Amino acid sequence: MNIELRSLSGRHPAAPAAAAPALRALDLHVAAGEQAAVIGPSGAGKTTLLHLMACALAPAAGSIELDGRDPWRLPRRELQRLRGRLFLAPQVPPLPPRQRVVTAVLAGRLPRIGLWQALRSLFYPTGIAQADAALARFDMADKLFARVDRLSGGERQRVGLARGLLSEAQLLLVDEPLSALDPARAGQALDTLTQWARESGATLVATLHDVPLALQHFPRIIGLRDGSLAFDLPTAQVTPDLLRELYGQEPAQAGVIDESPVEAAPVVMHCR
Ligand SMILES: Nc1ncnc2c1ncn2[C@@H]1O[C@H](COP(=O)(O)OP(=O)(O)OP(=O)(O)O)[C@@H](O)[C@H]1O
Repeated sequence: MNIELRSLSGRHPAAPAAAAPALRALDLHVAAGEQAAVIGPSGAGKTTLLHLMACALAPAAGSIELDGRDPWRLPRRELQRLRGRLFLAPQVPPLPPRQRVVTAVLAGRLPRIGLWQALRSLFYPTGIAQADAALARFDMADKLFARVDRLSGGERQRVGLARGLLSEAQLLLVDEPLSALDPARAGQALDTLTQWARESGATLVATLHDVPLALQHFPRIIGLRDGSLAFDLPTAQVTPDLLRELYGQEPAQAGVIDESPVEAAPVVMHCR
């Protein structure tokens, strides 16, 4: 799916209508099938950008087009159909606590199956093999029938991502998918997402706090700061200076900003 943002401004989904826009006058083009990581300090507007791209949030000003159509000018039914062609994986996946993992993953198909099939699948789940395969790609196949509320935060995040694979969306928007994952799992999750997007021809936009992982897995890096575009470059052109400027005086982001060795704090041991 092709994304075109023109002078786009928007407020955070939880912000009051009178609040100043978190994202201001953004111009951005993402071609169908492209993969881009959005990085930047906390509060830069990354989540807001993803919600705008997902048509979950109406722009405060400017316009957005997905495959050449402005979602906010479409009839309601058309807008719903368009939303069914994209998938937004939020930072904390909304998983009902008592649900089984298999049901949670299969829910990824809901936007593209009819109401009758959706209701039927609650009692007679179909596509279990598909759910199993998606979970296996995140090393989670052994949790197929586990209850969601018995999973760790990182496992829940991976269930949310596996759900995204089942959506067969043409635009996958992933908001900080690695916050609860250890480094090995985080790398594996990004390998899986980028590979899946390549296989299916879907556009992939992910917000990431882990800058080294973003540089390693994505060919294009979009830097946001204070609601504006700081840079939008092929990964090879993103320099340590640009990253330092992006993150300013904030604490080192995943080891990229401050390369000087950290002095270890003295360890005080109390023996009884
Ligand atoms: N719950 C909220 N209510 C009101 N305004 C908010 C809320 N959360 C964020 N904002 C505003 O929206 C701005 C952008 O927030 P957003 O979550 O889009 O940034 P972000 O780059 O995704 O941050 P993070 O990396 O911390 O998730 C913030 O700077 C803040 O001004």
